[in-house]
Amino acid sequence: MKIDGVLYRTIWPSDDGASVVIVDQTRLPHRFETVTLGTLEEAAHAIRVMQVRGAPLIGVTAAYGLALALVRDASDAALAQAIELLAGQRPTAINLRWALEEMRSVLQPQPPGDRACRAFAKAAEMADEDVETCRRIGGHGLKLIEEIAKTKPAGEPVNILTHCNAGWLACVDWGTATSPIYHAHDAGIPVHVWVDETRPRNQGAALTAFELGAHGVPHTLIVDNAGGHLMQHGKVDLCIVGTDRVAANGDVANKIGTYLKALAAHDTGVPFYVALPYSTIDWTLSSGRDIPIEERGADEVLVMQGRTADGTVAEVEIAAPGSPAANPAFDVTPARLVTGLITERGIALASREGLAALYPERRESAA
Ligand SMILES: CSC[C@@H](O)[C@@H](O)C(=O)COP(=O)(O)O
Repeated sequence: MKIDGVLYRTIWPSDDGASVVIVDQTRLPHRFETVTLGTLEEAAHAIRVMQVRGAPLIGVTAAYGLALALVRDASDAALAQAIELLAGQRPTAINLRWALEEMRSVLQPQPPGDRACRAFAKAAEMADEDVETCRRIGGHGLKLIEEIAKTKPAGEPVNILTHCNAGWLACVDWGTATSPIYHAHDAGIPVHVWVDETRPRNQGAALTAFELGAHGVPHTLIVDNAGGHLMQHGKVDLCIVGTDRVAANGDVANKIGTYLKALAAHDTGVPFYVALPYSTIDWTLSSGRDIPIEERGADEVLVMQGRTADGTVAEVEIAAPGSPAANPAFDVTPARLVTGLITERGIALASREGLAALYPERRESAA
């Protein structure tokens, strides 16, 4: 993604090779700032406070965090402890655990003296692979947008609704849900994106709107409750969202509110697609019922953050004093509400059979 004419990924190793640089997503959209992570603890902190977020990106950050840990101590015990610390930072996105288990399987057999170097190389491979995977997802999703574009009067845009940020900022580049959109826009197909603000952390308003704007994609920010109304009035042609974990039966966990969008899409006949890389499929879960849902602090609901006229970032309390708040960060959309899963291998039906057809090598191990 180009920001002010400079091509960026969301994470990259620093020039000295001993640290890693991230875009600090807690500063967006007001400031585009980078942060250097030099230790395991700094990487864990970046994941916990959501300086990096989005399922694929927290996986890649954890991989680099493990490499940073091994520079200090590459013993078997340190490897195991670092994996445990990183895996515990966020519970719902399976990519975090997937990336750490991939790292473990490569690093465990290595002599300790070789581990740090191998870990940096493997983390870099994962980052490159994420870019290619997301690019492929975009190629497959593009076909859906092309088909809808053919049905529209000339020059009229394909209206796509997305929830949260499953974009460049949630991955290393391209995004999952946004990759088909960027591909379509770059191919000259008129697209317009309805961006759910995504309370309470407003990833849609702060991040998705920011990156679509940076790429020149026409978009409109809406409150989370507007989607159903727009769908009823024929203003949404297609929904595409990302996901943090897909169970073996095609149930999908994603940012809280995704389920309500899927219900509205189902009721109004709007196709509802979920874009994901293979690393988001949890083959060990037979349904979405057992996906752990992150519970976050009440402050995120009770307090809103924004920028005042003089440019200072300020927090304001929005609730009646003393009211408690609950903050489940994700929900599960049943497979029956999902029109299809857009993956790097193609588009699958959201079902055990659909996933098994795309990933035959996992057929035996799926729960
Ligand atoms: C390609 S990212 C898919 C999901 O991770 C994304 O939609 C999402 O829900 C992110 O939640 P977040 O809490 O911001 O990490």
